Amino acid sequence: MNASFFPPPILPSISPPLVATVPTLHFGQASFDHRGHRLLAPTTLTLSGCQRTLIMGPNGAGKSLLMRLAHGLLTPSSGYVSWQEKTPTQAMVFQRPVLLRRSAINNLTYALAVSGVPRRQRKDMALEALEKFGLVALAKRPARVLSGGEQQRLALARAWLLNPAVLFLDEPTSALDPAAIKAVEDAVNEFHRNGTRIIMTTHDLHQARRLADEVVFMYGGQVLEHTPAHRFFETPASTQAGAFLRGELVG
Ligand SMILES: Nc1ncnc2c1ncn2[C@@H]1O[C@H](COP(=O)(O)OP(=O)(O)OP(=O)(O)O)[C@@H](O)[C@H]1O
Repeated sequence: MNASFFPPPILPSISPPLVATVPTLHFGQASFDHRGHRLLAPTTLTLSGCQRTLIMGPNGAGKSLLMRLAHGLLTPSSGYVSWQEKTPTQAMVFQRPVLLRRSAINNLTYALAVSGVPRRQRKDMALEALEKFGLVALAKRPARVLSGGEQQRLALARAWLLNPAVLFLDEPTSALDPAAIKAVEDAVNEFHRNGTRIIMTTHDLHQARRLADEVVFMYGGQVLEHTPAHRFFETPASTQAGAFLRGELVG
């Protein structure tokens, strides 16, 4: 990645309005099966408050499944997943960003068009977001030739324009170098400061320590812990989490 493209300090003056309410998400005995295999055991979980929730666990633990159920991309096989009041605005950023075969700026103007923003406002809003995420110089470049870190920032810029009440991120930094990881973490914190609730998976313990307000720890398709981050890292309740933190737990 070209260092000159890293985002400048994020400017509060161009932030969209703060998200007004903090949504609460309930899992009520929600399970997920696929072809006769139970992939997520019945799970009861409440995610509330404007927190940064990090979902952790070894490979195959069910972290992505939990996120996809939370975001509504999957429907539980039994039980329910529902928001306490009306479903909030949401965006999701994947490990490999899903970008259109268009320029960087047109990926943003297209997202604005889909969400009903009048044509005359789209270009300025898109440019503002590109500037915020350090991508102005790449505005006309095809999105799919951008580096991994640049693509991830473009995905975050697109999410920013949607001003989501909840932002889901599925291992957004697992393929990035340290500087690109920092840019993504700075962006996540900026979303959070702006009132967006964060729900994110990661394998990176250091990243989780930097970002998490609370941790959901999964193992073998079950949620074993849902706890404030400091407690999880200092005194994990389950033997599996202890082993995971010591680097001794495999999926
Ligand atoms: N669409 C699917 N069809 C069949 N099996 C699936 C599907 N999605 C996930 N699984 C299986 O469910 C289990 C949990 O997968 P999931 O992707 O949620 O794990 P994860 O904790 O996110 O793992 P990783 O850290 O490796 O990304 C795995 O055994 C996986 O093979």
